[in-house]
Amino acid sequence: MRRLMTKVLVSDPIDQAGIDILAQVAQVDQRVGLSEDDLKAMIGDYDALMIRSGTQVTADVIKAGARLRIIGRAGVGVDNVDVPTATQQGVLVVNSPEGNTIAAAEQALALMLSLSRHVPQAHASTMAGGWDRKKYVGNELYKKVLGVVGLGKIGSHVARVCNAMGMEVIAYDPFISADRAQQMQVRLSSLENLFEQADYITLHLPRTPDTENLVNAELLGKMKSTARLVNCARGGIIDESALADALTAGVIGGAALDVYAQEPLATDSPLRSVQERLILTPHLGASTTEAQENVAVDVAEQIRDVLLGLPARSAVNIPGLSAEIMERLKPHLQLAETLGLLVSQLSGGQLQELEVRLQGEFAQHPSQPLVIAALKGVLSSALGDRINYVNASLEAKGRGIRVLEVKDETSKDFAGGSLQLTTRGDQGGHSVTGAVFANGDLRITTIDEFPVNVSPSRHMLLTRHRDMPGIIGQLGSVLGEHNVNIASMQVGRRIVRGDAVMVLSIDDPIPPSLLVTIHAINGIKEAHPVTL
Ligand SMILES: NC(=O)C1=CN([C@@H]2O[C@H](COP(=O)(O)OP(=O)(O)OC[C@H]3O[C@@H](n4cnc5c(N)ncnc54)[C@H](O)[C@@H]3O)[C@@H](O)[C@H]2O)C=CC1
Ligand SMILES: O=C(O)C(=O)COP(=O)(O)O
Repeated sequence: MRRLMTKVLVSDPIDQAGIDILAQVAQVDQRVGLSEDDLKAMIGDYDALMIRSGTQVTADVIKAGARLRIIGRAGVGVDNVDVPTATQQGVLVVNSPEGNTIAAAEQALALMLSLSRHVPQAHASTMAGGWDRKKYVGNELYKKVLGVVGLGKIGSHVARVCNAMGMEVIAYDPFISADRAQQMQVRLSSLENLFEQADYITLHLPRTPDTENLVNAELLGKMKSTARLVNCARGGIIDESALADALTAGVIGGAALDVYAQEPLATDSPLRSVQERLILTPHLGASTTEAQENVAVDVAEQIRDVLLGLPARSAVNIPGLSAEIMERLKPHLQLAETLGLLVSQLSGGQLQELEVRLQGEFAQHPSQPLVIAALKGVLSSALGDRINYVNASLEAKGRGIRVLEVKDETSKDFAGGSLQLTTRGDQGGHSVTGAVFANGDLRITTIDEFPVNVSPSRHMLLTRHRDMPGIIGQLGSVLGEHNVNIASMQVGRRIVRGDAVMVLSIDDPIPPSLLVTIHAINGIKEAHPVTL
């Protein structure tokens, strides 16, 4: 029997506030500690998956998720999710980009201070009956140089606090401008310089193929022998064996890690045998009550909204399509999708190119969402429900469809501007234009070179014919004979008795046998049934 209930699987510990939100729209099953095989076996029954860093969402898991629509990461890093596969499968990935910023920054600060004052070691020694005040003499952060690698949300907060503590802050981040850094009272530096000059180094960048083992033996060798390294970002950015060696050999002054290449940290990791100057915490950066409530609510709200058919505010795999843009451009996106559906049904054969032309005021809207919507429309006549905003660009690319984007602000055809889609393929091309009126109504305004003024409707018939007496009547009677009711009809032509288009809105789809009869009418050159 078909299951009607929407189901969400929560496979990591999530704050109850998030579970309560999900429960408003779905059955919520909490199953922490599943193996990949368990997850693969279960996921086919779920519409959404909510995780933290403890669940590996592999390509196989995503492919087994036949009903899966959204993966919600209650936190920042999505390196435990195979995002390219999710995109390919049309599964939305959302996260909480800001919910745990402060928690992670404060964990880095706690580790810097703990390293400087040997807090964990002094505590252990005191608990064991000792009173060693000499061994645990520390250092001050005041007037020291802090090197921040990755000056994003967390890195900037650490920089701000450390500035206030009287540190000199330098940073390496290839994607931050010198102006922005200056506003934060931070001097940009090269990575090598930063490792040479800093007394404290803190990492706040994502793990990507580019940043894997970025901090290797060579870079560690550039650090001052007193300098200390903190990593609350991601494991795998530091080469752990090289770090263990550098600590043991006294190449660097100390290190504190919250994250590891493999989690949980292996019992035989070389890090576990480093005796001195190393502090390890078990990925606690986001583990504050405040952060856990923030990320759980943020992500659960997004899952709930997406399950209700609404946009998500922090989608990782649909760039440029925030909830705010989706809301503001709703009719424009609808127009782009409708025109895409229309033009793809006019164009037979192999599609090679889609030109998206934003004219007049349309050119002032962000083009990327409109292009994605147009592609979704174009591809959905072939791929149906499988195509969505997540995978439309990727599917077009995979099919070798070239996308051209043109902005023409000078066009003055409609007050709100217009959008034109043109296809080119092995059987020639077609073009349609449309506009959004002030009341939000959509209008098709040209079909190929012919001006029309038609509201899109579910079933339509478009013909290309010779403008001559009697042809409209003949078509009308053929449709009537087959019990197809015409709701409206319009003809567009450029010259009298030349070529013309006819657009019929009809109440029912055209059966294939009727199409043959329509093609046989004298003067009809093309007839295209369209479903929008
Ligand atoms: N330990 C924990 O529990 C937590 C860890 N994190 C991790 O912290 C890291 C930073 O998070 P946010 O600040 O929120 O991210 P963000 O996206 O705001 O900042 C990351 C910064 O890294 C920079 N970056 C990228 N590649 C770089 C490279 N090759 N070299 C230098 N900089 C580079 C980016 O330009 C960006 O400014 C992420 O890896 C995230 O997963 C986040 C929260 C909690
Ligand atoms: O948000 C992040 O990137 C984190 O690393 C936090 O991980 P967690 O949710 O605590 O497993």
